[in-house]
Amino acid sequence: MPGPSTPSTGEPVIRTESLTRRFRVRTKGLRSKEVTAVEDLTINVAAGESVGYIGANGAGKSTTIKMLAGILVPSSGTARTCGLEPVTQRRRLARRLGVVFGQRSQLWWDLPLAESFGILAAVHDLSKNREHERTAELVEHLELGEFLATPVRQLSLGQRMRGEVAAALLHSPELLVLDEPTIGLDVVSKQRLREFLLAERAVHGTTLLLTTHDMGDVSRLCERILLVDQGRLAYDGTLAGLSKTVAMRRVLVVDLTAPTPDLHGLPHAEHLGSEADGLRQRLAFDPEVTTAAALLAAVSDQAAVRDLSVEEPDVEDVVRRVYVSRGR
Ligand SMILES: Nc1ncnc2c1ncn2[C@@H]1O[C@H](COP(=O)(O)OP(=O)(O)OP(=O)(O)O)[C@@H](O)[C@H]1O
Repeated sequence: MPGPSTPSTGEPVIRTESLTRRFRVRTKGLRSKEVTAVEDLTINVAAGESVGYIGANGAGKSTTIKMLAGILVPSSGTARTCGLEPVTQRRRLARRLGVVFGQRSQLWWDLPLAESFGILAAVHDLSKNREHERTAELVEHLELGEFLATPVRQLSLGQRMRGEVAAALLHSPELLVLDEPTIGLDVVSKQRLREFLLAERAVHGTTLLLTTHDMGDVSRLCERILLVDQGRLAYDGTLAGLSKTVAMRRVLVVDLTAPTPDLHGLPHAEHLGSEADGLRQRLAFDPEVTTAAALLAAVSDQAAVRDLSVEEPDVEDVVRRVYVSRGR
C-alpha cells in the first residue's frame, strides 16, 4: 500500500450527505423513464487521503465526480468540496480543485502544450514567478520538456495524459480528481504516471480521488476504496479489507508451443479460458494461496510453455465477485 495517510483534523475535503442524482432518459417514442445514477451517497474524504472510487460501468462514478466539481446539480442531498458548495461556488472551487478526465481534454488542441499552460496560469491568476516555478517543477517530474512546443493534437496518448495532469495541477490544487487517468496507456506510461502521482501527494499532501477500471491503479495509488453499485455505496474500506471479501485474483496467461486441450488439475487455479486451439490459456489464481511460479511449474508438467504474462486483477471482476458474495 502506498504512502502514509495524513491525519486531518479540519473539514473533510469531500463531504456528501444523501447525495442523489436522477436523469430522465428517453425510452421508446415519446416515453421516458427515470434513472437514478447516484443514490443516497454519504461520504467523507479527509485532507491527504488517496481514494479509489470504483464500480461497474454505469455505477454512477462520473456523475458523482461531476456533482463534486459543480458541473452537475444534485437532484437531492448535498455535496461540499474543499469546504465549498460546488455549483454556486464553482469559480472559487476551480482554484482549489484539479480535474482530469481521461477521455476528455482540457488542453487547447491546436496550441503547443506550453501555451496551454500559459493560458491556464493566467486563468488561475498565478504570478509570473509562481507560474515559472510550478511549470518547471511539473515539466521536470512529468518529463514534458521534449514536447512542450508540440501542438497537443500531435502528442501520443501517454504524452497528452501527462500534459493533462500537469494542467490540472498547475495551480497546486488541494484536491485532484482523476476520472480514468490511465485508460488506454501502455504499462510503462501507467507506471510513470502512478509514480508521479504518489510523489506529488507525498510532497504536496494533495488529496486524490480517482475512478478507474484498473486494479493496478487501485493497489498502487489508493489507501481507501469506495465501491459503488448502482449509485449506492457498497463498500468503504481498505484494499486489504476488500480482499477479505473477495480474493484479489491474478491471471497467469501461458502461451504453449502446441495446441493443447484445456489444462486441468492445476492446484489452486481456475481455468478461465483458451484461445487458438489451446495455444493460449488463462489461469486465475489467488496470490495469497499460491504463486505464479508454482502455477507455472504445474503447467510445465503438462505442456511446454513458450511465453507467459501475469495480469493484474480486473476491477470489473472484483466488483462482480463482491456483488456475488452479497447474493446479487
Ligand atoms: N447526462 C445523462 N443523461 C442521462 N443519463 C445519464 C447521464 N449521465 C449518466 N447517465 C446514466 O447514469 C448512470 C450512471 O452513469 P455514470 O456515467 O455516472 O457511470 P460510471 O460509473 O461513470 O460509468 P463508466 O464506468 O461506464 O464510466 C448510467 O445509467 C448512465 O446511463
